[in-house]
Amino acid sequence: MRFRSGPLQKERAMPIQTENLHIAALRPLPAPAALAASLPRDEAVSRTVADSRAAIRAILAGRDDRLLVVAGPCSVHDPAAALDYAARLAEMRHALSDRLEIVMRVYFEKPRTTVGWKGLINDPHLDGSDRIEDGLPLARRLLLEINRMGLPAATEFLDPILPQYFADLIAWGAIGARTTESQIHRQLASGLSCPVGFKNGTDGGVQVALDAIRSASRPHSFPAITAEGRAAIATTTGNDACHVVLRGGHGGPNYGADHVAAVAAAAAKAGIEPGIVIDASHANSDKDPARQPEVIADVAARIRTGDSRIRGVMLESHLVAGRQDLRDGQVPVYGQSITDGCLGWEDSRALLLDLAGAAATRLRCAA
Ligand SMILES: O=C[C@H](O)[C@H](O)COP(=O)(O)O
Ligand SMILES: C=C(OP(=O)(O)O)C(=O)O
Repeated sequence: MRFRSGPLQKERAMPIQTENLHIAALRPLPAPAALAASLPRDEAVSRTVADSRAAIRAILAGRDDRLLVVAGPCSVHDPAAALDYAARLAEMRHALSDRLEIVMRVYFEKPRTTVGWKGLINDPHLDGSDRIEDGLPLARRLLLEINRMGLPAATEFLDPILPQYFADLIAWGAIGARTTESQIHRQLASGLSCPVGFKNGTDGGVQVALDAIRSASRPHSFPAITAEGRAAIATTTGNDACHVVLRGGHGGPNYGADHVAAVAAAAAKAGIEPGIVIDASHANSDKDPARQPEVIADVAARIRTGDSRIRGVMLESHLVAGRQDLRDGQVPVYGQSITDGCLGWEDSRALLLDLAGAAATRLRCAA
């Protein structure tokens, strides 16, 4: 068949673009190995990471009767304030180390319900310029400094490529409520070197976390990048240190004794270690930081009676209580969260002491 000449034929002769219709730019990132070479891990840092991972594994498996405590800001937006907080937390870690394994929440990646600031790696200048190339070295430098204080770090893994840049500095990882059901994140967890907590879903469903643990404990093969920054197929061995983190859901909190018993029973039925971490924040405190002490008081009371299923707790805590909004890239209050509200330092300190007391009582019960 012959085409008619005219405008239609001209249109057909043009190549039809089907790719990059919504891509505004692609900027190269340095390879993970290049970043690690410019910001290397020394032996002391490696020791802090490795020792804490081993301690957390032992706590989760019930071989160490201490309590894991993951405490720190909802997100890091100011490295100076994070280091100020870290210095205080490091002191508490050393003072309470016979009862608590304290790890700092150093969260750089924020999963948003719709849109919002995505964290220090994505937008380190807090102004929407999204200079990930600046955020990665900032994050790695901060993790090195925190580990150098002898304080191990915990983070949420959100992007599947970024762990290559800093996962060597992380003692405990979380997969968040919005991504626990994602196969990509389960695969990622199967290859991470640290213990990983899977949050229950935002709707409160715990089954997705149990399914995630089963999935992440198995080997997977999936696309990834190498340390040299090349596309590759990663084949993992599976991660045997995954566990549930209860964070409440749309129906309300799930830190109570009945919930914990039900989750432990479901885990046992699925052949999963029943060690549970309770997040005092998020839907367990209806996102009101002032309610975290209520949650911790309840959980600590149960730990005092010897409840060994609760192996860890998480607190959202910063230097200054509450939260603030970013104003034109400016942060009005030093040491206050720009994402979810946090407890202030003095209240956080009091909770750490209470948890240490509860863990000591449980240790005596077990002896
Ligand atoms: O912990 C952080 C937040 O709860 C999470 O990132 C969702 O935040 P958003 O609902 O404000 O987007
Ligand atoms: C986003 C977080 O939690 P969740 O996934 O439970 O909402 C968080 O801990 O920062």
